[in-house]
Amino acid sequence: MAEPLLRLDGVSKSFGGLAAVQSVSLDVAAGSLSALIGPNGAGKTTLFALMAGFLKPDAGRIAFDGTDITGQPPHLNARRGMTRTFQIVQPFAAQTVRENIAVGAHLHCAGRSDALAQAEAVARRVGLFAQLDQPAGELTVAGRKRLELARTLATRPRLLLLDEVLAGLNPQEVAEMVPVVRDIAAGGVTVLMIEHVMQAVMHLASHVWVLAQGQLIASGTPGEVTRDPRVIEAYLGHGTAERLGRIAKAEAA
Ligand SMILES: Nc1ncnc2c1ncn2[C@@H]1O[C@H](COP(=O)(O)OP(=O)(O)OP(=O)(O)O)[C@@H](O)[C@H]1O
Repeated sequence: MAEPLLRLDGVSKSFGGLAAVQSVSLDVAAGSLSALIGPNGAGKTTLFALMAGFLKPDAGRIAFDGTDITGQPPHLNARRGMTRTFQIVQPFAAQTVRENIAVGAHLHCAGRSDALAQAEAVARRVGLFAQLDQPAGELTVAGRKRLELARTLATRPRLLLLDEVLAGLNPQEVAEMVPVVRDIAAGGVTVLMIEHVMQAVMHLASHVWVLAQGQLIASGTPGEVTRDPRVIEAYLGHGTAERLGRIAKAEAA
């Protein structure tokens, strides 16, 4: 099997007495579009922060494209080709959309004009071309989500970690954003997304990991994990899978 683009091996992180991430091992295949799901507080964002270098693991190793990057800072990981988005989008509100995107492009572009030109190309990919000269502070929530995507895309990632880019969007905005994410992956960027919008996960991801209370409890296709009794229990509480099974049997009888 080909070397994974990202490999986590026994990664753990505690905050005081709280084991937020417990010995997580997973391989993200190059070219894949996969998702990390789990109930609130499961440790998903902490795991992203560990991957991208915003947090250092207490134990375990992280490798990107075969190189050990454990404990490496985010800017070095971004140079290597791994960037993440944030749940709370905080653009430079007074700057234009173009200038905001150019911030990401500066990682590779030496000059300001080059970075601004790159920003234009990226804006086109995420559907923000018409807003390029608008102050970022005037964007709608959906626009801000696109801007967050654009800022990270401008760093020319090989692996993009998307932290709930669909959160806060209405159903139509979600439906408009799904093809944007799919096109990014189709363009050769490996994508790992944290997502609560299960319908989008079902449409987009070919592989899903499920985290609950800091531990990976399931892994497989979206169909496989949503049928997994451990996943149903994690979301809906202890005994739910059995109860649902009994109801289904009674209805079938
Ligand atoms: N910096 C921190 N200090 C202390 N506890 C933290 C810190 N960051 C996260 N936690 C705790 O670690 C646990 C995992 O949090 P995390 O944000 O990673 O979960 P999550 O799966 O991303 O949740 P959500 O879906 O609600 O965003 C939670 O109990 C949270 O309160």
